[in-house]
Parts: sequence; C-alpha cells; structure tokens
Amino acid sequence: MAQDASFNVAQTSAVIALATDSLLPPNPRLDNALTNSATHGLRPIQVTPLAGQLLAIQAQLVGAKSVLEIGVLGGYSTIWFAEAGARVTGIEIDARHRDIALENVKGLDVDILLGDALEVLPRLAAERRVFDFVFIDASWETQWEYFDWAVKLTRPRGAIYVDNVVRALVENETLDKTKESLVTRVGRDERVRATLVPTVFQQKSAENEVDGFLLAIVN
Ligand SMILES: C[S@@+](CC[C@H](N)C(=O)[O-])C[C@H]1O[C@@H](n2cnc3c(N)ncnc32)[C@H](O)[C@@H]1O
Repeated sequence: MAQDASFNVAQTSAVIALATDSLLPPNPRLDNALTNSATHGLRPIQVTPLAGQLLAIQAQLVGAKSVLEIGVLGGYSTIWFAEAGARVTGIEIDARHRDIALENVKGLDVDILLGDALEVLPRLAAERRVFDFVFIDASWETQWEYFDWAVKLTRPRGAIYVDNVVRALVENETLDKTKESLVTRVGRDERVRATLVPTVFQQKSAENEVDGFLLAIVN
C-alpha cells in the first residue's frame, strides 16, 4: 500500500473537516449551545463534533438509557447523549457553567447536579444510582478517583469513557510505567476491561496535537 511519508498530524485538519462536513447533519440545538456558551464567555473546551457523535454512538451501542456525565461546561456533550435517547445526569462544579448548560439543554431529559464530583459521586453511590454509560471530562488530576467511582456506579457491561487521558499522562509526567497513572491503575483493575484510543486534538491557533481517550467496559 502506497504511503505518503509527508502526511502528519498537522495535515489531519483536512481529514477532520471532511469527516465533520460529510458525516454530521446540521443540528441547530448544538450550534445554539456553542453560540450561547461563547456569548457568556465559556472557554471552548467541549468535545469536538466528531467526538460528540462518537459518544452518542457508543451510548447507543451499549443501549444506554442513563448516562452520567462528570464535567458539563455548557452542556454540549450532554446534548449529544440526550439526543441519542438517554436520560443524562451531569455533575458540574461551576454554577455559571451549570446555569448556561441548563439553558442549552432546555426540553431534553437532563438533570445537572451542582458540586464537586468527588463529593457528589459518593452521594449517588449511597442512593444506589446505576448508570449505563459514564463520561468523565473534568479535572485531569483526579481522573482515577472519578473512574473508581464510575465503576461502582455503572451496571455490568456498561461503559466508561475518560477523555484527555493522553494529555493528562504527558502533563502529569506519568508516561513512565513505574509511575502511577490512570492507565497503570486501570490495567490492574479486575473490575473492567479497557483500551486507550489515541486521537488528534485540533488546535485553533497552533499545530494539532495528539490526545486520546480511555474506554472501559465493566465486567
Ligand atoms: C472540559 S469541560 C467539560 C466539557 C463538556 N463535557 C463537553 O464536552 O461539552 C470540564 C468541566 O468540568 C468542570 N469541573 C472541573 N472540575 C470539576 C469537579 N471537581 N467536579 C465537577 N465538575 C468539574 C469544569 O467546571 C468544566 O465545566
């Protein structure tokens, strides 16, 4: 198979644009959420449209009727899950983010709990809440703690998706296997089976960077 040696991460912008334009139908609700969030000064750190579609497809693959989202921002990924047919419970630490998210998800089956996820998650466990799919997209320093709670809150054969795992590994300087990280801990965790999927993170102002997510299924 012929390979173009000059193809690199920077050039994937064209591929991402092609796929976004070709695969994603227009969605005024998602567009409005982005506009409303930007108007209120929220940072544009939501998942990309293609990643939103991936989350929706994964939720549908596991037949998710209930999704737990840790880190809501303006509710962009929340909309993807809700429009895929799931009831979404979000946890958001920032009251301003939560208020804007509530505007953006109006009319959908979404509940957004205000608070630090590490305080809210034990409460959900005490209430014996169970979810089909958990999306972790909040503080990178506590990805393992979120994951540990997520396993307790996910039904057998449900899935857990942790975003930004590759960038967290690099920024936390835990690429060395002798250092503890989400990846080393999940690798020893007999409650789940997991993989890591590298992705390209599209920068607006600089060159594209590699990122990646961890996807686990609960045994
Ligand atoms: C990357 S954004 C989430 C983006 C959103 N999932 C999307 O793709 O549309 C991360 C969010 O997590 C929230 N967050 C950070 N630490 C948190 C914590 N300890 N508990 C709950 N939310 C937290 C931030 O306030 C921010 O709104």
